[in-house]
Amino acid sequence: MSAVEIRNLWKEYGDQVVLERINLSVPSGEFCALIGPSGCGKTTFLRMMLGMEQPTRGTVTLDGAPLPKEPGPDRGVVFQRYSVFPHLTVLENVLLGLEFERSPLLGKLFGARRRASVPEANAVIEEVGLRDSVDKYPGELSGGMQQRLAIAQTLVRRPKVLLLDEPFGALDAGTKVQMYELVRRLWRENGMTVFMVTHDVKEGFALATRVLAFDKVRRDPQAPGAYGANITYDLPLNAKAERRDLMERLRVKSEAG
Ligand SMILES: Nc1ncnc2c1ncn2[C@@H]1O[C@H](COP(=O)(O)OP(=O)(O)OP(=O)(O)O)[C@@H](O)[C@H]1O
Repeated sequence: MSAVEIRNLWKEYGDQVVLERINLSVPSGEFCALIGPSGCGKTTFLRMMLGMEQPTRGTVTLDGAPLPKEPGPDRGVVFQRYSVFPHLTVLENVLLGLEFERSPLLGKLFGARRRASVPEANAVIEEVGLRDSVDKYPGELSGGMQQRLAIAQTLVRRPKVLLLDEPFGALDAGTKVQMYELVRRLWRENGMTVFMVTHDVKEGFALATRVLAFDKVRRDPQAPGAYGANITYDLPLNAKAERRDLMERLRVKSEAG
């Protein structure tokens, strides 16, 4: 379960209203793409979901409980820029995701607890297709592989809600397509609720089950910060996604048979 309910959410920085009157119900397992013009508050929205920013007004609940006021293992994030540690191997980077969860004070696991975590980390490394690179350092990986590693680092904590901020923005077209398949598969297999910010509208429509367009409905040319953005379009794509999943299953079946 990972249903998100947002009621009358506002975010202001001083005199600048960034987001206003956001109301949204997202059932568990939905894949939402967040689109909208630059500076309209998409990343701010994501940061509030993560707990890095607090709303000025309004409430957010996750499975009926108020969203914790700080980041936690129930919510994972992947940013556009690689967030992996260059001095750690693939395995060590993924283990670090678990170490911060299980030993928040030290950020390190020792002895039996560390050994017990290694198979878990290796399983996620396998899931993202980096098994052959487990002992490599990020500098020895391609951009797409580094982004796979960032996803593994987040995924190892098995978040209920996955927050993606332009996760494919720095990748070339061919790598992007591979990453689309990976993220769709991980989303389906792990049953996460996903919020993905993207500048690429086509990408949003290709991946998501629902597209949320953010924009300002009110503007005052004399006071650009007087009004914030709202969700101006909320487009469910479930029927399309179900059709595509069915086609995928049929394709796999026909290839197998
Ligand atoms: N910590 C902050 N303090 C003050 N203003 C901020 C802060 N963070 C964001 N803003 C402002 O909030 C507005 C929305 O920024 P945000 O990064 O959320 O937009 P965005 O839609 O994600 O933009 P882009 O698509 O260009 O990444 C911007 O005007 C930005 O300057």
